[in-house]
Amino acid sequence: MTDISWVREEIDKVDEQILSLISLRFKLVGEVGKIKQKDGRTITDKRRENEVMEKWISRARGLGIPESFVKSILPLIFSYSKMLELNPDEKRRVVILGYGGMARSLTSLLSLVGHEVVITGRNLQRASNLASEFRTVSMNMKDALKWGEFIIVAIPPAAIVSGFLDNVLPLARGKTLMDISSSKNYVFSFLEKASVENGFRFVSTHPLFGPSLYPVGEKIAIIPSSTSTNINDVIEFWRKSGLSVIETDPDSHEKAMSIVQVLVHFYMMGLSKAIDEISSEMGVNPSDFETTNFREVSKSLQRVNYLKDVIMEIQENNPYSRQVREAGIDTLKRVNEEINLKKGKENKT
Ligand SMILES: O=C(O)C(=O)C[C@]1(C(=O)O)C=C[C@@H](O)C=C1
Repeated sequence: MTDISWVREEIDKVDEQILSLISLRFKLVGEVGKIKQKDGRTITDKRRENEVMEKWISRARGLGIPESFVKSILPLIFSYSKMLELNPDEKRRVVILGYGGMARSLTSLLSLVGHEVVITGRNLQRASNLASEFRTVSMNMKDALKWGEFIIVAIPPAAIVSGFLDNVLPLARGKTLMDISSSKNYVFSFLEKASVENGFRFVSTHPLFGPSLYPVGEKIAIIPSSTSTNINDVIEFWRKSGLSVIETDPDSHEKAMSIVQVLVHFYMMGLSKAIDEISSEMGVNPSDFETTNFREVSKSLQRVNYLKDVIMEIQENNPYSRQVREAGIDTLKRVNEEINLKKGKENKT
């Protein structure tokens, strides 16, 4: 066997240098963050990011490093750099009620930014597991609600309206309670009514991202209710926690979601089924022949199948769902006719 240990030792030395340089870059970014905060500038500067990207690509090209490598690694560096620039001047006492994927995503972000975060829920062991992952703490629901200023309800919509919160909602009096449900209408009216009855402030939110860790730079929709009053503090809270905020109202949100979620998921569910059924009818295995597009689409379809319950819930509850699905079917038929018509014309010529 040829001795590879000396090459590995060299690789280890290079890796050490890479890490020291990354650490130096992060320190410099921290300085940029302080300057930006002093000047009231936003953390994300797309123009600068494009400029840095171009510099990297041209230097990498000279060194024989593929552009695709730069394009996959630099966005990661930007997103970690931006996390280091987050520094809210006002630390909030935030309670996260729930321990699922979105609770984990928001806990990663809010604890990293420096807010005080407490995890709670019916299952204290699960709450404590999530809390320890991000070096924060868990409490039982009553203590947590008494302690917190912002209560983020990160449990499924069906659980919110099931009566599960009946004993805890009165403890939210005087506090700000936010849900993160993507299907709004019935959760929104349930929590709005509860906020009037129990004297808390209800602001609905919809994080427009999946359960990823440290979702810096992602978008969150904020939907004020009749008990929200002035929501500037809520907007500031999310903005300074690194998310980009879109303020909207329930109806506009449902309309937008009927396209962004209902229509897209509907086509994807159909596509997934059609691929399976038609392939088996024809006796072929399409993944043996996968193209770049097919691979990308398959990845998205897998995600849709994995999130089927949430997706079905949105399909069932969005008030524009039926209208949009029917329009979607009409469009598919029209596209089909257009193709047939074109083919007919070609055959004649
Ligand atoms: O130069 C800046 O403004 C930075 O904040 C640094 C940096 C970077 O990592 O290079 C990070 C975020 C911005 O969107 C642009 C660039």
